[in-house]
Amino acid sequence: MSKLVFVTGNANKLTEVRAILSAGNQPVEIDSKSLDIDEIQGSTEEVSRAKCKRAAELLNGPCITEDTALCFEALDGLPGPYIKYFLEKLGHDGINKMLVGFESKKAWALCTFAYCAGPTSEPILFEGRTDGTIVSARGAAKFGWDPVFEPNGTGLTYAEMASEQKNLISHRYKALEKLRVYIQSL
Ligand SMILES: O=P(O)(O)OP(=O)(O)OP(=O)(O)OC[C@H]1O[C@@H](n2cnc3c(O)ncnc32)[C@H](O)[C@@H]1O
Ligand SMILES: [Mg+2]
Repeated sequence: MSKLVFVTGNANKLTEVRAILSAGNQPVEIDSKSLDIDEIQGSTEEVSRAKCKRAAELLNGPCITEDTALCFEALDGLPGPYIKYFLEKLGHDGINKMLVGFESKKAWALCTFAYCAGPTSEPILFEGRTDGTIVSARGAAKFGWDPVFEPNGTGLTYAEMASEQKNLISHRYKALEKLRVYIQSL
């Protein structure tokens, strides 16, 4: 199969996806297209499907897209796919303050990859989830909410981990493993 085109406006995602897919004995190569596609409101599945379909229409060919949600147990899964806007407005401290007054600081990171074979095809989704806790920011603020998310059982935030460690347990890694199996079956 020829190279997969990953449509994203987020350089950090692209770096992680390349690192994860180049590991292992059957590497998958990625081309990228930096397009920031409008995102609809809805469930993570609806947001992912609409974005990937739009990307396949714009490219007039096959592509993958990815959506990352950060879901708080106390808020019944919100902010979910809207975490980007909460993070932009509130910052790491504000994300923590959202949970003041709630006992549970539990959260999960949910990654949804979508593959669409072309403009007239329906996207197929691949999900990965990593559970953890929202904590005060620790580690370098290089990528999104990494400093405030501590995956269970690690004692470290994503931002405190070496990229190799994050890439072995992350929501993105788990979703990509499913996508990799699918792609290699094509
Ligand atoms: O063009 P796309 O691929 O949509 O890129 P985006 O930056 O808009 O990404 P999303 O719509 O999926 O929004 C997810 C938000 O979560 C952030 N994010 C995504 N993956 C992350 C990760 O592994 N660690 C920390 N923050 C992450 C990201 O920077 C956004 O603020
Ligand atoms: Mg986006």
